[in-house]
Amino acid sequence: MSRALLSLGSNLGDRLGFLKIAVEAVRPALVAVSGVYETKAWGVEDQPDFLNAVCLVDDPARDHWDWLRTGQAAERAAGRVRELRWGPRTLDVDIVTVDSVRSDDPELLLPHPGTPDRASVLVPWLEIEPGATLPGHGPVADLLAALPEADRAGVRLRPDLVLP
Ligand SMILES: Nc1ncnc2c1ncn2[C@@H]1O[C@H](COP(=O)(O)OP(=O)(O)OP(=O)(O)O)[C@@H](O)[C@H]1O
Ligand SMILES: Nc1nc2c(c(=O)[nH]1)N=C(CO)CN2
Repeated sequence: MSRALLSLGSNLGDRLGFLKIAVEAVRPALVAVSGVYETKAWGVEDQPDFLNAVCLVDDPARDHWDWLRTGQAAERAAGRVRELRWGPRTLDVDIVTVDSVRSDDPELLLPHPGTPDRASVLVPWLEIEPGATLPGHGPVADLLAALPEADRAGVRLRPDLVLP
């Protein structure tokens, strides 16, 4: 059993098309995919808005390293433009959680340490798993409620954009 939550982000070029590349890469294992959200950039704020989504995947044959490799392959397929830490990119796939695995290996930190602070991950996650908990941190709904209102307001559903 290996159930993972993946966060997808893009703010360069064909943003929706790049998110679709990521979803296609996990299609056989796909359990659920969130709506697509237009989000204000965090980290480096002077850059275009992102499209963000999350997907829940399950594949008993894959471990957490396999999910990292799958995400990186999708990033390469999307051209992997990424020049600056937290800067603009065609596609970013973060492994948010894999079951209750904890890892402090810098190549694969689990759960992803940025998660509690990122409304761009927490909002779509709650959409597909309203009762979700982040291992070591508690209910996702509580993490989201603890963020500044401006962070939550910066994450807007785009009903006109859909990931198949
Ligand atoms: N949970 C994780 N998911 C994806 N990559 C991870 C994870 N933990 C560590 N990494 C490592 O992070 C590196 C990629 O970092 P990247 O440049 O995408 O960071 P970033 O997306 O700018 O920032 P952040 O990781 O805070 O979202 C890769 O070398 C990868 O091995
Ligand atoms: N809103 C938002 N901001 C970001 C994002 C992202 O996915 N969404 N990813 C980044 C690079 O890791 C930097 N900033």
